[in-house]
Amino acid sequence: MAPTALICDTQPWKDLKAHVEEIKKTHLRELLTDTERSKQMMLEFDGITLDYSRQQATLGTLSKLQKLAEAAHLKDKIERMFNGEHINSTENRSVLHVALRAPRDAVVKSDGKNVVPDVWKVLDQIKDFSDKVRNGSWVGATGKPLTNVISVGIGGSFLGPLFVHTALQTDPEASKQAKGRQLRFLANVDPIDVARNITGLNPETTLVVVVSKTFTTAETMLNARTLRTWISKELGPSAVAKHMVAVSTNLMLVEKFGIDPKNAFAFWDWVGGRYSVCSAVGVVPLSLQYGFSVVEKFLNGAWSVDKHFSSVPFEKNLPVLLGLLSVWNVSFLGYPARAILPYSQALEKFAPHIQQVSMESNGKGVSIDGVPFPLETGEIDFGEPGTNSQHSFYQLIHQGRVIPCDFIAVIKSQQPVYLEGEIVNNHDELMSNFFAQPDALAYGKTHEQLLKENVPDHLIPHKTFTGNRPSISLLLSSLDAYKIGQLLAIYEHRVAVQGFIWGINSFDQWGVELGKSLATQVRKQLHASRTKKVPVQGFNPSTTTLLNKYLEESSDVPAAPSTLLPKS
Ligand SMILES: O=P(O)(O)OC[C@H]1O[C@](O)(CO)[C@@H](O)[C@@H]1O
Repeated sequence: MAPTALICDTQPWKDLKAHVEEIKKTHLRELLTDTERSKQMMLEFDGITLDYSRQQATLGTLSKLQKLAEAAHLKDKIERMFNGEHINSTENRSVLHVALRAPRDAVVKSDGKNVVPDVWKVLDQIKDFSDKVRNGSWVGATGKPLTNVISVGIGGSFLGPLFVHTALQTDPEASKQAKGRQLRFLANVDPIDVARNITGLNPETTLVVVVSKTFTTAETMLNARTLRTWISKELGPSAVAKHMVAVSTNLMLVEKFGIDPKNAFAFWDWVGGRYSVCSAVGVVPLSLQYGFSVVEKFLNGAWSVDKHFSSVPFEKNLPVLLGLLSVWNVSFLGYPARAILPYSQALEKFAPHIQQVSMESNGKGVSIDGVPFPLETGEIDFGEPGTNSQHSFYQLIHQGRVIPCDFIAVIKSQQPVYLEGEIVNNHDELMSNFFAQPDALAYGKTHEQLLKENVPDHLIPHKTFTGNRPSISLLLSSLDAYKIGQLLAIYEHRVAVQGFIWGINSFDQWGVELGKSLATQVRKQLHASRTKKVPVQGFNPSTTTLLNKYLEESSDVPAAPSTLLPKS
């Protein structure tokens, strides 16, 4: 197939470039006086309100962005994704995480085959298993109920489930279902993470879920072997069958590891790691903790956004608008970062999850056809819940660099505070900040205003705020399982839209390979040096010096037993 033209060579891209100067002449302060514009830049969908009037954009900018979407064949690309075409071309795979949340009677095809029945077969299996564990008909090797779960996985096999778990923890319905149960996540290969996970847990009442798409990821496999040793040492090797289950696309390796494939939950190569939270990757640990019915609501929420994304015209399409505005900010206004600021402590793990979804997807240097890109793609995402974030990095976003912000909040708090029987409205306190910050960023504070306030001359430059700093506000009616699913899908699709516009492959991740293979070489060297005193060789002078220092100063640490080492 002939390579497609780079998006930056198209006329709509050039028109937007030319439009930047014009936009820069108008301060957000002025843009926000236009009531009609503000009305047009407010969107409602199924309990979610998006206000994008604080973007440095006019209605004219938006129609130019729509032209860009046409030039990038966005509609066609979205359709190809939903139709199961192999849009992940470097891995020759479909990208069908949307099928994971499709209702039983939906049809979503990959390679001509409807995959929805397969998805539901696994969901039914998970429901059955999690019901049994939760009601005590599946017990541990010593007959005790399994009330604690450690989910072992990293990256996409960790961040999404952690985000959803953290968000559900304080939801009244979900927390009722979780009573008496614990869910922990072991991700880092750092032994501290193992120690933290098993501290206070009794293996007799613990179930380990090993989550890995490939079942080869070094960190996960080492942690899984470590927990297998923990269980067998305490309860005997035969206990593994009752205390360890797996989630993977690679059932052969699951069996080789020693987990009965009957206790494995499958997913498919058309689910990317960072898009896998709606597969068994998230559904197994979350159903064990909260019950399947809560998780089903989460899936329904994601599906509601999938339907919206695939059917609603672009001018009213939430993920499309968000994606286009992100491209506008990154590629035209030159703002490479984005702060994700949920004014909800329950969403404290949302930004870490979106960091992977966004940066692993769109941090690419070449087009989908392998042509080096003359412009930078991707976005640097970071974030913290408000108001904590205000006391951390807001100084920079108010007076330092311009960082477009996503303000996210919830109308009805999961946890109203009761004091002596009365509701004390702390939520209003939180929300006051949510409403105030976007305006502070947009309007700023001028020299004249400071003069009127009798601010001494020498402090005026320090107290001036330039304003004109863009943000979006996303207001959710509540934060239950359904809404959490919606929020997830909005961001997943937004990232896809950005990638589709830039013309990159948002669904591969070759950039993570090099570091992994170098670590394998170092690992071999460390083991050889510790066990056979083989001198450090084959590394540059800097790495050699550091490795020697590390080996010398940790010579009292024994080498890991061979049962824990990867078989390579
Ligand atoms: O689920 P696996 O195969 O263990 O992979 C874990 C993670 O590693 C990566 O491949 C790279 O970090 C991610 O894309 C993936 O989510």
